[in-house]
Amino acid sequence: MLELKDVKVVFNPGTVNEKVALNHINLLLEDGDFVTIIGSNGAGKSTLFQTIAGAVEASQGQIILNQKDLSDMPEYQRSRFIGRLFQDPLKGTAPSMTIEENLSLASQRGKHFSLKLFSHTHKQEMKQALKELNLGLDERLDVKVGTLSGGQRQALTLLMATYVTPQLLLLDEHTAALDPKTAQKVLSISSKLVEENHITTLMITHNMEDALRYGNKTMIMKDGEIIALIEGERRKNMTVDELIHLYSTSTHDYNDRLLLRDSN
Ligand SMILES: Nc1ncnc2c1ncn2[C@@H]1O[C@H](COP(=O)(O)OP(=O)(O)OP(=O)(O)O)[C@@H](O)[C@H]1O
Repeated sequence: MLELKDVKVVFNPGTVNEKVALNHINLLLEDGDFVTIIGSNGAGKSTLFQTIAGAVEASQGQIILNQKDLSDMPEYQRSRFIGRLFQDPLKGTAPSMTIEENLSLASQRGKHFSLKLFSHTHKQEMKQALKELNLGLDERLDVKVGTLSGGQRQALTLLMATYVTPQLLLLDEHTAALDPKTAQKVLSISSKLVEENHITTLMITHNMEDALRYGNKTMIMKDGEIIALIEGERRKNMTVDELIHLYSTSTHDYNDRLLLRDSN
């Protein structure tokens, strides 16, 4: 369970550049909830992720994950149980290391790192996990990650982030830099991994179709606040046009890019 209680983030407090990026955020998620997040530029979406992950300090409030208060825990400690993916496929993997070495590191998340070679059984497990991505990576364990395409690399990053099941997964527009077809493939891999492992997940997207297609809840942010949380029957029955209408009337954001319906 993830609980945010009255979380506030202020950048440059007391200066002319003071900016309230998160304003009294309250949120309660059950285990396995998969929330898609939409919101205009500067709404506070990335700041929300940074604050949950511990990269940005909240000036007020509490973040509680599975009964543990994270508020005073540094980022590196939170990273043991919070998986993160970013827009940039270059983040999250070590390019000069092989697929096997990268996965070896991922498999030791939360433990003391070492680059010991995998046992035969472990290697088979790793191959199977790669095979399920269906990108031909299972036969390329010795290949350096820097030579992979953006989509292959993002899928591998996803596998790494979930190899040891995280308590929370934060997907920050992780398919935005990929071509539409690859983006859909990586999104469906994401959804499969999340559902199979019952991982509580937050995913930022600017694509309204994806916001409804994936996950079980959709959150709209504006000016550092959560202005709508759509779930249950209401979400199941909601069309993309209705979401676009709700989004644009509640945020007054009519930007074409944000209203993108279908990237295929
Ligand atoms: N490190 C920082 N220092 C000062 N202001 C910041 C910092 N990071 C973000 N902000 C400001 O906080 C607000 C929220 O930014 P944030 O990046 O969280 O928005 P976002 O919803 O992720 O936007 P986008 O869709 O453009 O990525 C913005 O006004 C931004 O300029």
